[in-house]
Order: sequence, then structure tokens, then C-alpha cells
Amino acid sequence: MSWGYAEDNGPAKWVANFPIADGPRQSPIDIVPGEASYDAGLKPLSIKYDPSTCLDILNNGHSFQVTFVDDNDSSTLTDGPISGTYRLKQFHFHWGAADDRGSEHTVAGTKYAAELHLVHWNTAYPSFGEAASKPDGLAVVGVFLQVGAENASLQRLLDAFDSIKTKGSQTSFANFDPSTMLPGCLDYWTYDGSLTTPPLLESVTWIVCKEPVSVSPEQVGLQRECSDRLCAHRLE
Ligand SMILES: C[C@@H](CNC(=O)c1ccc(S(N)(=O)=O)cc1)Cn1ccc2ccccc21
Ligand SMILES: [Zn+2]
Repeated sequence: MSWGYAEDNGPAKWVANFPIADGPRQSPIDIVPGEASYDAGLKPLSIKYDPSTCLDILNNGHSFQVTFVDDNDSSTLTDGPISGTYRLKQFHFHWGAADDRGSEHTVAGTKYAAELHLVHWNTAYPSFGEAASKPDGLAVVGVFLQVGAENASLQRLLDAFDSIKTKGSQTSFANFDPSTMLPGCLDYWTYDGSLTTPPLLESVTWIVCKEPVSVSPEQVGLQRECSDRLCAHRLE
């Protein structure tokens, strides 16, 4: 039985096959702004994405993932809390069964409707697969999605989701600029954590944007409807 989000294979059960679930730097966490310390040494994020590196969109059974060409430094994340250059590998979303829950990280207990993860790997290592098991191997930028105005950039993704009905299916998806899904202000919280899904590797420098972006109720509904039809059902 592979991992998922159902009663019998969901997050509470993952530790059976992935003991690191009880590890010292597991994600997600509840971010309590009042307890976060300001670090003047931290730099602003430097994000440079080249839409031509956008490759395809895949339903991996747990989320919809947009994958990028990562054999050069066209789409990178630098500065912020990290040192060196991290390349964009993919981005994906997490959402729940209702508008009032779905994000993985929470802010002082508040859940958002969904959460975007932009996954980058440290070019100090030869590949994503190598970097994924190193303590400084990955950097994931998290962006909260809250229900409000329609998100034009997301709409193009949702239209594409519609064409990958079954788990494991993928379709080509070109010229998408993920920076169009970033909030205007890139202030962030950062902490050392892990992948939020098995194998839960403790290799992620988390960079969670303070400012959420908006999506319309219809867009969240469409994403949820697609996910229920295509992906593992969410517990929430
Ligand atoms: C990383 C796994 C595949 N998982 C991911 O790439 C991944 C990326 C981001 C997140 S999140 N939600 O935290 O942003 C979660 C999962 C492959 N893989 C499986 C075993 C394994 C062992 C070594 C290296 C890679 C390995
Ligand atoms: Zn994720």
C-alpha cells in the first residue's frame, strides 16, 4: 500500500515506512510570527525564471506538478537565506477539501485554501536526485493561496490540469512563467525542514512568503474537483 492521504495511508501512518517522520526537522510546521526572530543578515530573495524552461505538467497521484528543464542556470533562486545557486526543478500545489483548509504550513494556526511549492536544488550537487538527500540540497519557496479575486496566471494551469485525467498522465506545457504566481512582496519566513511528503527527506531550506496570493472560489473548486477526480482523496 503506497502512501497517500486516506485514513489507512495518510500522514499519521507515514512513520511506519518512513521513520524520519519523527525526525528533528520535519515539515510542515505552524509558523508563529511573534516567535520568529528577525535576522538582519538575511538577503532579499533573488528569483529569475525563464518561461522557456517550462516542460510539462504531470499528475503524480498526489498533486499536479509542472516540471522544468534543469540542465542549465536559466531558472534559479539565489540569495535569501541560501548560499550558491539553486535551480528550479518543479512546482506543485497542496489543497484541501474545503476553502478553509488545504495549506500545509499554517500561520499562527491559520490554514489557507492552498499552498504553492516551487522546488529548487543546490547546484553544488550534480543533480536533483543527489541534492534531495543532502541537508542543504533543496530550497522550496512556499506561497499561500487565499480565496479572493481570480488569479489569471493560475487559470492557464487549471485549464491544462483538465487534460490530465488519470494518475501518471502528463501533457506538454510550455512558456509558463511561475514568477507570475508570486506575491508582489517577497518578504519571507525561513527555517530548515523537510519534504512534506514521503520520503520526508530533511534536505529543505523552507522559504515561506508572508504575503498570500488570491484565487477565486471557482478556481479552488476546479482544482479540488480535478484533484478529487485525479489524485488521492484528501483527509480534510
Ligand atoms: C525526492 C523524491 C520525490 N519527491 C520530491 O521530489 C518532492 C519535492 C518537494 C516536496 S514538498 N511538498 O516538500 O515541496 C515533496 C516531495 C524522490 N525520491 C524518493 C526516494 C528518494 C531517495 C533519495 C533521493 C530522492 C528520492
Ligand atoms: Zn509540496
